Amino acid sequence: MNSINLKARAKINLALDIINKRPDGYHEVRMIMQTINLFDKIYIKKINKPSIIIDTNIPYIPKNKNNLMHKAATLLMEQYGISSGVYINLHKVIPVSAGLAGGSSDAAVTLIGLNKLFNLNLSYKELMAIGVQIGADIPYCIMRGTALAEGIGEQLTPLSPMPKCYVLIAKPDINVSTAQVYSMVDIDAFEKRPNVEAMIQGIEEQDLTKITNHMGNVLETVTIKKYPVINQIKEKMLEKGAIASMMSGSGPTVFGIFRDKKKAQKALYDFKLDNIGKNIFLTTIFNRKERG
Ligand SMILES: C[C@@](CO)(OP(=O)(O)O)[C@H](O)COP(=O)(O)OP(=O)(O)OC[C@H]1O[C@@H](n2ccc(N)nc2=O)[C@H](O)[C@@H]1O
Ligand SMILES: Nc1ncnc2c1ncn2[C@@H]1O[C@H](COP(=O)(O)OP(=O)(O)O)[C@@H](O)[C@H]1O
Repeated sequence: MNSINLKARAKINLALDIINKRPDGYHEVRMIMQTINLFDKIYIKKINKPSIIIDTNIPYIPKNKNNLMHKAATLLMEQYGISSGVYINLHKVIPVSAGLAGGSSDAAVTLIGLNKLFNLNLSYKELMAIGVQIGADIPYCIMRGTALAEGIGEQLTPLSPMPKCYVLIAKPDINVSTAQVYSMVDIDAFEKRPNVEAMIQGIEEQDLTKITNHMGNVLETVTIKKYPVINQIKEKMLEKGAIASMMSGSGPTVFGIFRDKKKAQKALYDFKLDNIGKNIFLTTIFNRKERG
């Protein structure tokens, strides 16, 4: 095999709770993660030169060693003594700095792709150990599907697939820095925290209402305070028939969960007509059992 085509999917956080702040500045979290069928396309090809060449359709994403795919490829290739190089083409669809882990997913899929291309036969556990050195969400982006994430996000427990639903994604034209949001969090000021245990029960019982009733994201306290438009989008999602709506990760992306496909399609149409931003997508959830 000389080249490979891959999909790097986005995630949403159905629940995001912070347990405490660690001495190194990172936060201990308790999150329910869900992969969605919104994806970047990645093409990786072996080349004879010993370099990592990155090409992408988005001008403001770094192509050098600051690109998360570059970091992932460098770590893996150094650790396993791969002396040839790779050309990576990234066709980006997932909005950047959005709370959707687009960059983390690109890096995760790069590790999976290189593992195949160079016949390394590494387990997901071994790939995750490399991924976590680059970003807390990368191990989850390797596992994918419905999962409980603890620690800094890297301690993962796979859960049963979430029941079928439609996910409307709307990102206002604001860029949010994850590090900045975490640095401004006041753990003692949370008024509402998600009930992660009840959500896990809802997932096991395949009860969409129970799952959505227990959604919650403590990072909203920081990002919504700065950008009230996020709240307006949440309210609009509910007006348009979402059974629940929340900010994903550190934001600013808002997602709405719809049971009904027609309502979701109508909401997509209405959101596109409004001046919320160019990044509006209607998608579905992705389960580990699906291929690709
Ligand atoms: C908030 C979440 C929720 O899934 O997602 P995004 O909004 O980024 O998509 C994640 O916790 C983001 O994970 P990720 O984006 O991989 O974080 P990293 O690159 O490792 O860290 C960026 C910065 O965020 C802070 N950070 C990250 C994770 C964590 N558990 N505690 C933290 O305090 C640290 O200050 C770190 O310097
Ligand atoms: N392959 C990549 N795709 C997207 N962003 C990347 C990539 N490599 C590095 N970055 C940088 O990472 C930051 C945000 O990454 P992203 O994963 O989109 O954020 P979030 O986790 O909030 O969704 C941006 O500053 C971006 O320039």
